[in-house]
Amino acid sequence: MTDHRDAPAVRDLHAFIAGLPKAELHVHHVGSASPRIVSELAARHPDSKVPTDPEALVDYFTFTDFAHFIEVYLSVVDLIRTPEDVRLLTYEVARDMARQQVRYAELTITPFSSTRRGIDERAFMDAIEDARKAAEAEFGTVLRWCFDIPGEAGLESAEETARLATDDRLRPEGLVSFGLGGPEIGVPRPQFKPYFDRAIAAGLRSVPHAGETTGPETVWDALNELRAERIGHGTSSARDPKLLAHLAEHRIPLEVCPTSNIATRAVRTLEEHPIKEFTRAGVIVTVNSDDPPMFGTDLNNEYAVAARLLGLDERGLASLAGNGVEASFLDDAGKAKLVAEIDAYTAAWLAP
Ligand SMILES: Nc1ncnc2c1ncn2[C@@H]1O[C@H](CCC(=O)c2cccc(C(=O)O)c2)[C@@H](O)[C@H]1O
Ligand SMILES: [Zn+2]
Repeated sequence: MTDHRDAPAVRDLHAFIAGLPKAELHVHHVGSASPRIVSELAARHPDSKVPTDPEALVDYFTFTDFAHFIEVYLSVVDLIRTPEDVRLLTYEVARDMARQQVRYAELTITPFSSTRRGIDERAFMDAIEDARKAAEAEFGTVLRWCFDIPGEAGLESAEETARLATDDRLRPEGLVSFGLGGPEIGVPRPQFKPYFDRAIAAGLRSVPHAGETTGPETVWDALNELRAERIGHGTSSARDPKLLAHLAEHRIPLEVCPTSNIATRAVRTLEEHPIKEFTRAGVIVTVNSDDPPMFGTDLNNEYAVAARLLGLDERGLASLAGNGVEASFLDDAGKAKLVAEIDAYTAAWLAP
């Protein structure tokens, strides 16, 4: 394979991506902690096995399989112990997003993991909301929340997540959606139907992970049982032409995270990633970063990867960014404003 990394046209594309206004729809709260934040938290909590040296973190964040990834992920979750840890993490994640011209992000948060570790639920909600408001005022990045069930933690975690997401006294203003994450093997989606029903009845949108580490039947379950409006990953959909046709016809976007799929070894190589099959089948593809520092990536790099795999130029990249906006849970005025910003940026870039 030819390495195009240093070709001038590719460098230009990187510069274009760096300035392109973007929406991010699939990114985890704890999984977005930068090496600086992870080492700061690890130093605060010296009993943890997470390295404090950012260079050692690169090794620590090299995964043998998906189960190993979740084990490491939970060791970082263990570093978040106080409402101030939650606030700092959230605020710093927004700062990193703003640097990449992310204007709007739906951040997946697992409140169960924090409340079960003893963080007071009211203090937790206040911490994320305080950080959201500060980030919007200071960085101009709009954050919204997706509360997800860590499925492997069982129905107790589903009950707790549904309660935190639907109790009017607790539910944070920024909450827009309800998700389901963690391992899929041995964690069938249909058992979570009652919790998704409650969340949907309370006005939340359904965005479970599905088809990341199991087959297309999991994506069907997410659609039919959990009434998914977008699918987190959905990678294995490529193995089922009927499913691809269904996703395309019903305009159910996939939240594709290419580098994540390689890092967790869900897909062997980028060249084997089915992103191209999705676009060929007419499925709406959005590109996202999942757990960027843990996977040695960021959203800009994911756009560069997508450009390479899909053969996109600047207009193609602008259209990909547009997909992220259209598939988001922003209101119509918010979508129109961000799309106009993407169009204006692209026109100015391409002007002679
Ligand atoms: N690529 C990903 N694909 C899927 N999920 C991903 C991905 N990246 C990050 N996550 C996050 O991992 C969490 C998993 C947490 C989990 O399994 C668990 C099990 C038992 C106990 C506890 C606990 O907290 O005590 C937690 C998910 O909720 C999700 O938000
Ligand atoms: Zn994810």
